[in-house]
Amino acid sequence: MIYTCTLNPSIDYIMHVDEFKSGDLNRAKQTFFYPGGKGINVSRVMARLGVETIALGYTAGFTGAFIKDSLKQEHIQNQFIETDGKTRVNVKLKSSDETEINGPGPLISEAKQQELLQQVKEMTDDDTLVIAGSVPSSLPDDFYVEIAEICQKQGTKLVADTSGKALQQLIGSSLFLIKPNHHELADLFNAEVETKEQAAYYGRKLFDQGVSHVIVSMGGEGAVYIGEDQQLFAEVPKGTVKNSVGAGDSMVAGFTAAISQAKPVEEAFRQAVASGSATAFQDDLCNKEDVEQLLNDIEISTIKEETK
Ligand SMILES: Nc1ncnc2c1ncn2[C@@H]1O[C@H](COP(=O)(O)OP(=O)(O)O)[C@@H](O)[C@H]1O
Ligand SMILES: O=P(O)(O)OC[C@H]1O[C@](O)(COP(=O)(O)O)[C@@H](O)[C@@H]1O
Repeated sequence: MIYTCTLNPSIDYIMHVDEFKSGDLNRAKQTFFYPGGKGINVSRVMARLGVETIALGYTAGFTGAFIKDSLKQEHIQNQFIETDGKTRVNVKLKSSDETEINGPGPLISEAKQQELLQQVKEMTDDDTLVIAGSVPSSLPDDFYVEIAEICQKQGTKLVADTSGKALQQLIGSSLFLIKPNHHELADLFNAEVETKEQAAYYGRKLFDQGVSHVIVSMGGEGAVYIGEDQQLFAEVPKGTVKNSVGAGDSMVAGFTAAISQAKPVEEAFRQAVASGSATAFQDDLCNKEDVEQLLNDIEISTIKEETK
């Protein structure tokens, strides 16, 4: 089974405002509510690509109930742990540019932390776990590392999509896939990552530290894949970006879904990029048909040299 874990889910409240003026009264012309948080986005995209997952993590209050209802409607199983307080609402303001405000999320008690670790301990070497998103401030900084240690011991494949300190601490753990964007990779190495060669150079360093598959996304500039004996560059398809929230999560879903269906790595990378762009080109996350339509538009080439 493939599990996704979202420690800090959210309702993503998308507001389209024509010309946003800070400090003024603005009226949105269109709004959308979506169940959000990185692992939940991965579960939603995988369901659309025909792959079953179980969503784990913490939900709380009426906002948490919205998330559970929404997943139920999309036939996605969950084993969320209910906590006190309320699941956060993250505001995504779309105007001439994109502004995001992500809330802090509820407090997670020590007992609830142990409950989640117990769920991980019950997984086997047939299972894959996707840990995605930020670690709420009430959890220890090394919570993902603790999960990684359990997974390594029992042979559970671990996919990680996180950033900052949480990502930094995970490096050195045995990981199946990580997908930093080029800014996150640059932060990780305190270096400049602007070109595909630079992305490949630093991506290779992650591979050397125990990550089997590394994807570095570079927004509209393309994406890089680093693996055992391949380093690839994909041009992203051209289109109008409507809402890039969840595009990175869609890449993780596209790749993980393809691998679970025993597709070759290059095809999995192609599906990752198609899924990311298909999401960027619409308000909600991508559908299977959108992904399939984009697959043929993606050119993949080999990156020959890794230079700094
Ligand atoms: N301008 C764009 N045109 C086409 N695809 C895009 C564009 N911006 C993002 N994407 C798609 O979304 C993916 C993830 O975007 P990126 O911004 O790199 O990651 P994240 O959302 O994790 O920050 C890209 O690899 C690409 O597939
Ligand atoms: O856990 P974090 O880092 O606050 O991020 C949560 C946010 O990330 C998202 O999962 C989107 O992530 P990406 O745009 O990076 O794919 C939103 O659904 C959610 O609001």
